[in-house]
Amino acid sequence: MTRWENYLRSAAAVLEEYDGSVPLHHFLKQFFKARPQMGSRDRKTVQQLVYRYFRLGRWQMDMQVADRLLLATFLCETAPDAMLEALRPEFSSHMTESLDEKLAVAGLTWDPAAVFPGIGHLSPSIQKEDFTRSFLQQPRLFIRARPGRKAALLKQLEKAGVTYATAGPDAIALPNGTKTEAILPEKNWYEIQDLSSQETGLRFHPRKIEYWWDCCAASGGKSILLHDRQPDIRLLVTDVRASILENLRRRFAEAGVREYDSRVVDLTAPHPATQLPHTSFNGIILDAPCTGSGTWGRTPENLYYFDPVKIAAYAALQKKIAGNVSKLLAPGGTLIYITCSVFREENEDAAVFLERDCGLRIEESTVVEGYRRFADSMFVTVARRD
Ligand SMILES: C[S@@+](CC[C@H](N)C(=O)[O-])C[C@H]1O[C@@H](n2cnc3c(N)ncnc32)[C@H](O)[C@@H]1O
Repeated sequence: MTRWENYLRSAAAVLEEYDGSVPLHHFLKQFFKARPQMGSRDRKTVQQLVYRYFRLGRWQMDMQVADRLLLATFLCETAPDAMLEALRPEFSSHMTESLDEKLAVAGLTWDPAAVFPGIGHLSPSIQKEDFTRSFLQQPRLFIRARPGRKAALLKQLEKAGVTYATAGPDAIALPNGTKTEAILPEKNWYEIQDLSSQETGLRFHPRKIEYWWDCCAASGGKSILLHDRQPDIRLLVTDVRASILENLRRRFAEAGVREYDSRVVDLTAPHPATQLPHTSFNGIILDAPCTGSGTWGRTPENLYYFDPVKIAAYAALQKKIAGNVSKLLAPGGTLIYITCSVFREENEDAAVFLERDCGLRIEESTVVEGYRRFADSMFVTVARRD
């Protein structure tokens, strides 16, 4: 058996064992740990094959696994590929061609509905063809330069010979796999944060000494962004998970965010206000728990395993939380509702709920498109209490 056939066999073994119940990168770690005979190049090749396989979602499922792995390699890669040269020479001379030309070579027609689960649920502004084709490429790694640090960061990247691109005022795109911790040792000069996520923060307009609440804070990515826009605010962070707030404390300490209050609170419980130190906020960031469907370019196993039936449960959870927290928005205050989802029920329908059921006025509702620029796609609504 050639080494190419061996790689295909190992990738097929992963696909046979993996059932989508844990993130693929966790599964692969365990899979490789149990096979210490595989060298780092073998692991990398098998991992790439498996990720590419999932990038096709459930399109062309009738194919043999090895054929589908090779097709995925042909469609996802643009550089010459030794495995294709050996096993699919009829593909390998077309690597640099457009996707349409490659599909013609393979004799296939792209099918957005087969690639993406729940295509009928997409937010209306999303262009289905471009969106689903974007899954063939992994989104980039983005960092956000913290105030006054961009020039120094760019210098460090240049010194290390890293190819970067600036993408907006504070965003820097890096090649995937860049060892940021080694190259950029001043950890409080930047945050790892997707480009679209950074752009949701353009809607945060905190003024000095205002009360702001990041109510689903997780490890605090949005709060640090908020702090960088105006450090002199009174900040409350909450989350239902105590462990993630521990991460937040460490991350805040590293980022130099010291003035804040934190609480573990379940925002679906009745009367969450009774657990808060303050009950009227000038600004609320509701970065809601969601399907994460706008980030599946990074976790393409979801294209294969996600069941659209789950969308309704997320939408119900989001409404419950939005209904509870919006009551604590002060007159004149703004609630910024964010998801990293591309589903209408979690996005535009939630904005309608904020307006009709929570009595807020919607100032802006936007899909922050990432799929044409190697970033995640998100949704943001700015709602005001008049
Ligand atoms: C999308 S994440 C927030 C990401 C974060 N804002 C950031 O920028 O890094 C959503 C968070 O909502 C939290 N969450 C889920 N259900 C909740 C509930 N019932 N009450 C409060 N927080 C909840 C989750 O634990 C998760 O950390």
